[in-house]
Formats: sequence, structure tokens, C-alpha cells
Amino acid sequence: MSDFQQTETGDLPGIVVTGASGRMGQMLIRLILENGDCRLAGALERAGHDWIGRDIGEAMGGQPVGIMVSDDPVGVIARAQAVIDFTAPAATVAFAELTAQARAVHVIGTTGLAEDDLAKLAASARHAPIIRAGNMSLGVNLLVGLTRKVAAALGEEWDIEVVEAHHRMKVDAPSGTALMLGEAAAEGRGADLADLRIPAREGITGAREPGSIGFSAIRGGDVVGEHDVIFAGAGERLILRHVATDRAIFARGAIRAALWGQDKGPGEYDMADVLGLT
Ligand SMILES: NC(=O)C1=CN([C@@H]2O[C@H](COP(=O)(O)OP(=O)(O)OC[C@H]3O[C@@H](n4cnc5c(N)ncnc54)[C@H](O)[C@@H]3O)[C@@H](O)[C@H]2O)C=CC1
Ligand SMILES: O=C(O)C1=N[C@H](C(=O)O)C[C@H](O)C1
Repeated sequence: MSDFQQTETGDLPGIVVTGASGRMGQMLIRLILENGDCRLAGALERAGHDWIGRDIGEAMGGQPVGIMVSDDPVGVIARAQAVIDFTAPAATVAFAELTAQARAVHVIGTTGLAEDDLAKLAASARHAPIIRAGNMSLGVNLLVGLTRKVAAALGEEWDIEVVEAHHRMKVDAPSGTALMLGEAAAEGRGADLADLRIPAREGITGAREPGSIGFSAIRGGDVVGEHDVIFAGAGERLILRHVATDRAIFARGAIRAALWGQDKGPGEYDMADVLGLT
């Protein structure tokens, strides 16, 4: 795209995009600039990135949009109504603190967060809304509900495996989506995923533990994101599948979440809340 620009933004909610040069960052910026219900209020990148100081529109190969890429999250987030953040765990935890201080909505797509990162996000959510999901697409969030229902309907004699595939640059496994699906399957069986999850298999693993939930990850090429939940029974298999072919599905969900959060109080929310699926 070479002609994106920001026009007639008035008093619309201002959204700051972190990780502006990333795969998701650039998709978000394009869609925010096209969206008539919000405006781009800032673009952040990590210190030392060669886009710092450049107009984000030009850096992305288009017309200038009047927003310079910055490495100063304190100054930029202070003027945001929402921050959309698809970066990396350490960055996301730091942005959460600043976004809470600004009393702005923090939409988090970052995956691979550890338990102590989640505890820090919970602390920030005491001051402002945080909306976080390992997958912001409508299709996956519907699949989560289907997975919960099928797991509840089928007994422990049906083995559950989650298989995911992503592009070669993805750094975390299992994917955030795979974990959402595994959690839904465990919930369907009235259990916690932590008690049913089995680590990646290698070597002499022994036979499968009844009721356990397994995960497998494929990495290669430019796969946007594919997830299968396999229910394997005696003589038959049921497979629930989502295939993403365009990152716009995640970005649209994130922008919708940022707007939905504008009148919400402090707390932790997810895409099921945003989409009214709870
Ligand atoms: N929840 C969802 O629907 C989705 C989640 N994701 C997740 O989003 C994250 C990012 O994915 P991609 O865009 O593919 O990665 P990417 O590597 O293309 O982009 C990440 C960007 O964050 C920037 N960054 C890192 N630290 C930063 C800091 N301290 N300040 C500012 N910018 C910083 C990097 O320089 C990079 O440009 C991953 O965790 C991925 O799993 C990706 C797609 C959908
Ligand atoms: O890193 C990605 O690309 C994606 N990450 C999310 C995940 O970890 O599930 C969502 C989507 O599958 C793309």
C-alpha cells in the first residue's frame, strides 16, 4: 500500500501502536489510518531501531501521516486513549505500567508471557482496562467455545491434541492460540490445563496418559497461523480447525477491542468479552 494517510480525525480516540515496524505493527497502522472511528496517536519502536525519528507513513513506504516513530514510550503513551501492543513479553510488561499510569486501554496481543509477567499485568489492570488474548480473531474465539463444548461432550477415552503451524520467525511455542484452545479443552473437562498438559514428546515417552492434552508446533515459511484441535477416539477422529490467511483478522480484532474498552473500568478482559461470547 502506498497511499495511506490520516484525515479528519477530530476528537476520535487516539491509539498508540507499539512495535510499529513489526508484522502486526504495520498491519495495525494501516487499518487504524483507514478506520473512521479512531486515529493514530503514536508509533513506538525499540531504541536503536532505524525507523526512530521517521514519519511512520513514509517508513512503511507511503505518504507522510504526521506521526514520527518514537522510542520514548513515556511521552507517547501519556497522550493515548488506547495502546495496541504486539511486541515481546518484557516490553509488554513495561508498556502495561505506563498505559495504566495514563489510564488508557491496553490491548495486548503479545504471546509467550510467563506467570510472573501475567502477575505484573494483573497489577497494572488494577488502574485501567487490559484486554489480552493470544488470538484476536473472531474465528479463533468462536473455536475456543466449540472446543470447550466438544471436550465436555466427549469422555476421557477421546485423546485431545492441539497442533499448530506458524511462520519461521515465530519465537514462542506452543502458540498463544494453542494454549487458549488447550485451556478451553481442559475447562470442558472441568480441569486446569496445568494439570493435563504434557510437555513436547521426544524419545521413549511411554504410552499416552489418559485425559492428558498434548501440543505440537510446526514452524516454517510464511504460514500466518493454523490450529487443529484433534479429538482422537477408537475408530474415529474429530478435528476442529482454524486457518488464518491474513493478519488483518488479528488487527481488526485489536482495534475493535481498543474502542470497546473506552468506557470500561479497570480490570482484565479478553476477546470473548469484547465479542460478547461470554
Ligand atoms: N494475539 C494475536 O491475535 C496475535 C499475536 N501475535 C503476537 O504478537 C507478537 C508480535 O508478533 P509479530 O508482529 O509477528 O512480531 P515482529 O517481530 O514482526 O514485531 C514485533 C515488533 O516489536 C518491536 N519491539 C520489541 N521490543 C520493543 C520495545 N521495547 N519497544 C517497542 N517496540 C519493540 C520489534 O522491534 C518488532 O518490530 C508475538 O508475540 C506474536 O505471537 C501475532 C499475531 C496475532
Ligand atoms: O506469532 C504469530 O504470528 C501469531 N501469534 C499468535 C499466537 O501465538 O497464537 C496468533 C496467531 O496465531 C499468529
